[in-house]
Amino acid sequence: MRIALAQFNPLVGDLAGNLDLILAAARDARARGADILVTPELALTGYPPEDLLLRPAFLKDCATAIGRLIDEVDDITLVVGHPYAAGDERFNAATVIRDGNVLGRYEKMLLPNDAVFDEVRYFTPGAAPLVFEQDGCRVGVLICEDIWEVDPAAAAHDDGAELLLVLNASPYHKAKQSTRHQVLAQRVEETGVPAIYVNMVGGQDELVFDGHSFAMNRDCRVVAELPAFEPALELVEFSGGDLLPGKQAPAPDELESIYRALVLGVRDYIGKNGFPGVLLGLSGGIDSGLTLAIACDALGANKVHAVMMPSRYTADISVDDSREMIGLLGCQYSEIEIWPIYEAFMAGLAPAFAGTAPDTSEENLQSRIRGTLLMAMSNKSGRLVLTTGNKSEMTTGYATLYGDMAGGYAVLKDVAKTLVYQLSEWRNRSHAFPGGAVIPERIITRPPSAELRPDQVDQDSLPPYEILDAILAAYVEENVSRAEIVARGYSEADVNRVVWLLKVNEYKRRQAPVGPRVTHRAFGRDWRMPITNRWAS
Ligand SMILES: Nc1ncnc2c1ncn2[C@@H]1O[C@H](COP(=O)(O)OP(=O)(O)OC[C@H]2O[C@@H]([n+]3cccc(C(=O)O)c3)[C@H](O)[C@@H]2O)[C@@H](O)[C@H]1O
Ligand SMILES: Nc1ncnc2c1ncn2[C@@H]1O[C@H](COP(=O)(O)OP(=O)(O)OP(=O)(O)O)[C@@H](O)[C@H]1O
Ligand SMILES: NC(=O)CC[C@H](N)C(=O)O
Repeated sequence: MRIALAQFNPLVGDLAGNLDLILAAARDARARGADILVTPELALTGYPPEDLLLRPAFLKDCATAIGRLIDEVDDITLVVGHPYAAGDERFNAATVIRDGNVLGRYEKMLLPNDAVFDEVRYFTPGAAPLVFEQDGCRVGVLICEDIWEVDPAAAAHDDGAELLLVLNASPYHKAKQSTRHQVLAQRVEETGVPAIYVNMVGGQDELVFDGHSFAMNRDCRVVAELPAFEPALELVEFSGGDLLPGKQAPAPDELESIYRALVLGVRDYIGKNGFPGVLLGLSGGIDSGLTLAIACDALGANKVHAVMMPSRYTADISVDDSREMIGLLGCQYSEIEIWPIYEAFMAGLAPAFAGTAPDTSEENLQSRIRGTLLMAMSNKSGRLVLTTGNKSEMTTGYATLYGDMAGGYAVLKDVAKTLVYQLSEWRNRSHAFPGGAVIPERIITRPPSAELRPDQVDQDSLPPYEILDAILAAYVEENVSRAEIVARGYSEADVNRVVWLLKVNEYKRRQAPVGPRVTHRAFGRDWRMPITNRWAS
């Protein structure tokens, strides 16, 4: 018996387009001799459909689309993920379809409601396993979170399952694939039954799905694995009660995975929302340099327009390095002097600012002029503005509202500054993308500076990035307390300062654009802190 694993890239809410993807996968799988085709979780709607699920008309359209699959798919058993409504209840379901018949419908038993998930808001948990028969073999169906605990797989096994098919919408974060292997291995070990894991591909707002579907045999060995971050369809053979070795796509290392997640996030946000391209402010610094490289890798240089906007504080090397980078990447490039605009603003503000000393008000104005210029160019061209702020800056509020925070998609929002350096170095030595070392060396080696006043460097006002990022990883990603971080060897003053900055800048994060999640905990769906708040420990 041959099972096709179809990891495709659905678009949330595009029922007609997703239906076409499923039908195309069915044709392809059948032509290649598959007996069963397995799709990702909620393949029909994309994941997560969020409050679309609360709209009766959406659920009706889903039911109509499933009806079409029942009518049109033949000569193969299709296991397809979709929402199913019955009265006032909704289920996260998988229906097994063969030659015009429904062989069964499984309803997901375990609904994740932590991290980025809130399925309890939408779905009723299922109560029974589903095992169907194919070519004399009993096949159990499970959906994503079901395998993260013992019971659903055990229930399928008790019902006689000899093989488990798991439909997933499992978003990427660092090291996620090894966690998935471990989790599924536990279920395989407990039940003694091999399993097939099919995951979605693609960017959806802040989530990035990495595909990376796999088959695990009864010895808990991964005997076939599909590529990460790209659509694919592969067959795996079940024979003699076990899964046989199949194709193994090379697994990317951690830096490559993160970089490719960012590329896919940009490509799908821009593509799925129909933008003709992007704009960004290029400063000669590393954040905008890395963002530019990612944008060109995601979209092609012809869809990317970088704008250098020097002021009187901009060093010559910032302009030189920006030009050099453009020469390497070949994207569209403009230079706009902002000083005359700044002086016009300052003339207008002269009465209001009379008798005050220069401070961040004047610095932020420069940032806001750049944001205004980029947004004007966005309005004119239809291109989306990418923001360049990294996670360390998002943590500390080191960014200007309506200035460098103005834009539609924050590419490095979940990438701490130390990781910005590692990714830039990785990109320069990698052969995974064209162009070789596209980020000029001096952009990586010079000390970061906002260039908003003479001789400014970031580290004047922040703890060193190694320390800042370690505290941020512990406090935000590991949920560790201030006292515990101090016990790990960090100075109380640094810990207090970072946690204080994090707390008082919640309002900024609430106004920031979405950006791709690559860590265990990003500033997005999984970070819902009150803005008005007295507690920080
Ligand atoms: N709780 C709250 N709820 C809602 N709004 C609140 C607020 N608290 C302040 N605000 C508002 O926010 C304003 C302060 O925010 P904002 O105007 O952004 O200004 P602010 O945070 O004071 O300054 C921007 C910071 O970013 C740094 N910066 C600027 C530009 C570039 C870079 C870089 O790294 O490239 C860094 C700069 O050095 C400075 O430390 C207040 O004036 C007030 O209007
Ligand atoms: N001279 C400039 N020309 C164009 N854009 C700029 C310029 N200066 C700043 N920006 C934009 O504002 C963002 C934040 O700027 P800034 O240089 O102050 O901070 P940074 O965190 O050091 O970022 P970078 O490493 O990109 O310089 C930049 O990434 C860039 O998008
Ligand atoms: N869609 C799901 O049920 C995903 C939950 C699961 N824990 C994961 O992240 O892979």
